[in-house]
Amino acid sequence: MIGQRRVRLWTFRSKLWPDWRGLGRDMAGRCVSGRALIAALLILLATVSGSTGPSSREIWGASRIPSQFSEEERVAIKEALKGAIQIPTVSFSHEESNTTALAEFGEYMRKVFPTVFHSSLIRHEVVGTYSHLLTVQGSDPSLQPYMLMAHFDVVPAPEEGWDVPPFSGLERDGFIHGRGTLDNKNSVMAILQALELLLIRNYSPRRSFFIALGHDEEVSGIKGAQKISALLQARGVRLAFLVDEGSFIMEDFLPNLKKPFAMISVAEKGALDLMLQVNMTPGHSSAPPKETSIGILSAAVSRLEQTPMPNMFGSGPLKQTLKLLSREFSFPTNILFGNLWLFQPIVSRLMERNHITNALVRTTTALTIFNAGVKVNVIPPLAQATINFRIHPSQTVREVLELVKNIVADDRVQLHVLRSFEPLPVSPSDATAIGYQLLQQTIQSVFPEVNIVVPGICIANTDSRHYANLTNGIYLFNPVFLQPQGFSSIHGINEKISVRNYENQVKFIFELIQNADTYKEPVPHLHEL
Ligand SMILES: CCCCCCCC/C=C\CCCCCCCC(=O)N[C@@H](CCCCN)C(=O)O
Ligand SMILES: [Zn+2]
Ligand SMILES: [Zn+2]
Repeated sequence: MIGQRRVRLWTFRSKLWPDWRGLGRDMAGRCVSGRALIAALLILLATVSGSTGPSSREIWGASRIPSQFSEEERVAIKEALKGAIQIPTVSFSHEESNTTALAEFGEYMRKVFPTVFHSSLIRHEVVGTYSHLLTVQGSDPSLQPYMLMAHFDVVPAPEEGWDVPPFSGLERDGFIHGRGTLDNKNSVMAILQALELLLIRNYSPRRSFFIALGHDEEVSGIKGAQKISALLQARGVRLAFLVDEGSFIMEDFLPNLKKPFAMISVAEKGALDLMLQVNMTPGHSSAPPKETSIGILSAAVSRLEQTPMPNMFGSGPLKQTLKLLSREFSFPTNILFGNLWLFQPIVSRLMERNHITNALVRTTTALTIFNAGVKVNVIPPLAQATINFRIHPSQTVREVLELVKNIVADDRVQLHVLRSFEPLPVSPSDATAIGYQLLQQTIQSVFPEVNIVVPGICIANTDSRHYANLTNGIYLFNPVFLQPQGFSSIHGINEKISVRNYENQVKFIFELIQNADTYKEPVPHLHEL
């Protein structure tokens, strides 16, 4: 019966507005004609007068669908993730990826989420050959759309060191194991799974939203996310906010803080891949010169490693993070974090002590590739090293390059920029920031054991930077509990997610989508009017 009413509603709508992007405001958030208002009133009248028209829930999405899943659904939820892990969608390099697996993943999504891919509310497009864009049409065009993002390519996973084969998707001791269980097939599958479960329950959203699933995030997102972003920009889309991977519900990351806290990253570090090169005249190793290309380059990279970039603790969102966290600590940390005006020098030093918190306070320097030498008795002509810098939100690529030149201080060492991008601007996290507020509310309702939600910095990079032209509300958050060991497993070995964590991720998105429909803008105070 509800299904029949839905068909009638959509027939009615499409007759009134052949352009399905609708009334009042289109997907680009622009206002259109007043006929929309009249039409909406007509629908409302038909409903109130008890005609056979659509129910009020279908129009306004007013009543909530509880996020409770049957035993059968819970089994299907975890089995779907296991199947996704078994497809080895590896991005090896900018040039090489497992394209067979990428295509297979697209087929797999269609198979396990039939309701999503057959819904008349959803338009599905394949972009850049393997990435996917889903446009979910809401009933209220006055609400600006938002976007949920994730990626399904993974970094390589050689089998050595893993407790179970990385592409087995095996369940053991309550965990699903394998490459991509945290980064980031969990999000791809959870988003589609939540939507599938909502649609099965006859859900029809008020607020339109996009789902962007990238296939090359691990090698920069240029073929996937960047193309989706260009497509949406050409369509004039503006997003209220977007949510991507990049942060978690943190457990045991800070000494003396046992309780978990949710960190929504509102800033993302930039990056600079820099190649250092030294050329020298080759010759016989029996009569070596005083310095070789290897020696000169080694000294330069060693200087860079031994000279950390400046500590930027005072600027960026970290002060606010610690201030908000201060009440979760006992004496004396609560006093230190709560009074940064006085204790900033001490706290900034404390942050440097651990390699993860150190990454929050400065641009980091990681020596990742070193190549030199051709034969044991030949003085090497060429030595090359590649360094990966992650740029603090308060610095620029140019500033980092200048610092590098000064530290290297040797004209024989050439610097070649391979790739670079600036840090993302900081997204708002105040009471009027819809994306932040929605995430915070949803965290509080789905995870009552999490006392505190804080804005933070993402130390890695995500596809979200490609969408900075569409929104100033970029929020990085995975609704999953993470410990330092779990952090090391991302791009490392034994990546895994607990079944409970994954179920909660589905539940979170199920709730978030509904919350986005009912979100009320805060009423400004009188003095602000
Ligand atoms: C006071 C708060 C302390 C909390 C410490 C936070 C620790 C950080 C925890 C989690 C961060 C995980 C980030 C996961 C996202 C990984 C995304 C990724 O791998 N991106 C790649 C993209 C490569 C693009 C090509 N250049 C990357 O960054 O390398
Ligand atoms: Zn990722
Ligand atoms: Zn990754």
